[in-house]
Amino acid sequence: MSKKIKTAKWQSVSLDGFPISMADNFDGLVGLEECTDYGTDKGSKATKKKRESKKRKAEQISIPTEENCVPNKKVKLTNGFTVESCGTVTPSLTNDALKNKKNKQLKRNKKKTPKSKDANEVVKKQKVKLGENVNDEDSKLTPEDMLSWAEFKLPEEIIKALMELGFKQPTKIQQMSLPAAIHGRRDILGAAETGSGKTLAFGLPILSGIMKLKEKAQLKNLDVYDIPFKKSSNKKKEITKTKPKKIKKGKSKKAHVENSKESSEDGYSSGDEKEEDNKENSSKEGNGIETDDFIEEIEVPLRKREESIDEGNDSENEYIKLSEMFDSDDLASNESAAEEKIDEQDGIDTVDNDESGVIDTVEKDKSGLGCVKVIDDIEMPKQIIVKTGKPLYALIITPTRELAIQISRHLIAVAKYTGIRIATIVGGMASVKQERVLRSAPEVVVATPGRLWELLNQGEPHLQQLPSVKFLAIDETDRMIERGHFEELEPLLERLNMDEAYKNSRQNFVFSATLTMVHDLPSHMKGKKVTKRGKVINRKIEKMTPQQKVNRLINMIGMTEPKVVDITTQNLGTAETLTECRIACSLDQKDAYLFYILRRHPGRTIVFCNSINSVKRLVQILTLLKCRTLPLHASMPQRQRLKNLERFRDDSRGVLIATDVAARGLDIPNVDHVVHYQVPKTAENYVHRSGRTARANKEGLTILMMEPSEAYTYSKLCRTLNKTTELANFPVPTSSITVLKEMINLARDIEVLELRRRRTAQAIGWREKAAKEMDMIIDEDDVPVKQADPKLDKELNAKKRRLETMLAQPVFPKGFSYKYPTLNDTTSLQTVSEENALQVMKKALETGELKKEKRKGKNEPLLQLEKAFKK
Ligand SMILES: Nc1ncnc2c1ncn2[C@@H]1O[C@H](COP(=O)(O)OP(=O)(O)OP(=O)(O)O)[C@@H](O)[C@H]1O
Repeated sequence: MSKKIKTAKWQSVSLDGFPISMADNFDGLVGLEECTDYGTDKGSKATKKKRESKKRKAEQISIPTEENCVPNKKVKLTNGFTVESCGTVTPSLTNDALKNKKNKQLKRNKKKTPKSKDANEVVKKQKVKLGENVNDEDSKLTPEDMLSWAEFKLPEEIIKALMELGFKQPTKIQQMSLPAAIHGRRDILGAAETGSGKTLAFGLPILSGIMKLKEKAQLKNLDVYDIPFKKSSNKKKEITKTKPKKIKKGKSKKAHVENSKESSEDGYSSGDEKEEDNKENSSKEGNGIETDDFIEEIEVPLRKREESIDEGNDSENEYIKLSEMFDSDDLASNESAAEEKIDEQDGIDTVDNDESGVIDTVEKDKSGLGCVKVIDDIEMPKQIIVKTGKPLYALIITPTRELAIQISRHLIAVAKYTGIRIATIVGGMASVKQERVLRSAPEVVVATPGRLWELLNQGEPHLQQLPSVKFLAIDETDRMIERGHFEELEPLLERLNMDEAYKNSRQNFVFSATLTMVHDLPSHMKGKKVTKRGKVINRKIEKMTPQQKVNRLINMIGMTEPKVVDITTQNLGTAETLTECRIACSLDQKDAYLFYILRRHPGRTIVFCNSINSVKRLVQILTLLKCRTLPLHASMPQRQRLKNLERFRDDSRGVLIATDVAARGLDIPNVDHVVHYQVPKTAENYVHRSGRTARANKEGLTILMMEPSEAYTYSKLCRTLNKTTELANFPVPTSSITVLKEMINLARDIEVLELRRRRTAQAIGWREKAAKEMDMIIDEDDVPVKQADPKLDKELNAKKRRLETMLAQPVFPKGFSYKYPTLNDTTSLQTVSEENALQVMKKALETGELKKEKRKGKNEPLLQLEKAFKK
């Protein structure tokens, strides 16, 4: 790894709060960083002096503390790496900078505010929470604990960071995808339940891959742009047919050597890649190639290549436009197109840029900086891949801004000792800052499509290297290719895939919990259709299979024979540790039931709504009812969105009321309950919303609230999720609902009266303002204006007082007992004051087991619901 990169000076950029759980080291700071010095400035004596004094200061600050020490042990892993812990771990400057900033901030805060008990408590609290989440049980892991990671041959810098994070072993999805991604360097299409660690399933191969590429480029003085990285099992098949030609390493940038690695034939995960790996190693030994020398592993079937050039020409005509693919209903043709595309890629030389019209314009000087050579007598392609000499290695695209920031932060924590810089490019924040971050040439960019496209089109230099990225990850891919979102992704994909050679040497990662989820066709698409002219058409459209959906994705993104790792089969994307239930009530009662959950079972809760208006309304009412509510929706300013997420993270009884903008990917620690205030429109949304709780093997509860008009959507949802029985009822005593409903009604009244008062005040204000601006004296009789109504004020105050009194009284007195409405057994009256919602539900499930058994397999209630709805 380049020392230059390690020693580059990075300065953190605060994002004003961020919710996620990773990295206790940052204490709430988000790692948008900018490089302040990467060695290009030779500098005057004065600046050198300045720099030296800064360096001295930094050294003083990085005096070892409890926090940056790891146990004094040295363990040799089976992969040959030594996981070494020294007395002091020297974190990269990236993190030093963050720590310095944090220290400064703390000092400043101390000066500003006198020591208050509360403030101290908040600091303490935050530390505990972040620590808890990162490293719950074994707060300090030792190198011996990390042996489960050995088979992946991750660089020791990464292992060290994982150890500090308390990640003792890979999660299932990581276990199953890392071998193919790291050793096989294959494209990965991964589906696993929510909160199962998918981010690192693509993050680790990307980070370790970048380190390897950098090392190789430095060792052999190669141009990183031209180092082919990806292997493909397709090519391997060709190799067996045509004898490969081995080219001596180190002589040429275009190193062509055989690859004898066997990979899984069907592309589906067997979960065991060890054999694959052993074969790889033994064949390498046989050929006398260094084990770590992956440049030479890239195979190029030379004889086949000549044919493939012609094929390449033909294939241009066959190239299916992304938009066409998306809109096409002809799944069969898409499928064959996928196959054609894969065939088409067979034998294409991923090394030789010249064939594809890309001009190798960068020459490296000794300092490693590139300069551009203009070549006149060459036919220019439409778009030139600009090489700046400081490559952009990886692009990660996510559907939401919060998710992009979270992924960045997750990766920053893992890349702590690697010197790899990660930038976040999202909308809703000053693009000037982001451009400045990009000028420092980060190796990884995590972005939302909109802002990325904007900066790309503005000609931002670092992003012009986009087509040559070695790694592309698209998180929550199924969401990204939905209508309405794909429009943003499509031009980006076209740009990324504009050069066939680069495209083929890029490793792609596509992940989501609902990647392989498929739906029933809507009834209007089934059976016969009568046209306007009375012609009867027999529709032959059939429900898409998971395999067809996967093939579509492969085509869209331009993947080469990806390894498909789908471990969602049993729970269809929801975690095994998730307890699901529902509350069926009338529309009028919904608010009271929600208030019951929040008041009776306080805990960190996310309430999902289907619209921004519902969010706003609930926030107003629940705030009046003294719930600690925080809104989150797309029309809020980005700053506020992040602030609210941070507040929510820090409040163990916080209630986040959100639209589906918070449904995907957000990793907020210890969310106790997820409430679907309205039945989600799609099964995917249900899975992702519910996935905000029960993460990383923790338990969680999801409650779906439904009123009669939602019965049809609910039954459809249950079908898509292959539920054989209805969701069980969450036990709510009807007696308490009566009291709570009274409070809700009071809150609603107050809300209406407040609104009326605000409007009156606004009207008066407007009249006075207009008169002032026009410099006019308005006769009171001329314009009839609503006056402040003393009656209204009186009524409002009375209602407020009444509500205050009601709220002050215990709604559920100690020792409060009730009968679960779902149970017939009158002996089951019990005290539940000490139980949390999850325990209550579990108990109800145990007791209601018999009832459940009766219904099993028949799904009758669902059918009845559906029938009732249709009538
Ligand atoms: N190997 C590991 N050991 C322990 N915890 C881990 C490991 N890998 C990831 N985690 C933790 O698991 C949690 C969930 O990870 P992540 O956000 O990647 O899940 P996900 O599968 O992407 O979820 P979603 O589908 O909701 O986006 C995070 O808090 C992360 O820090």
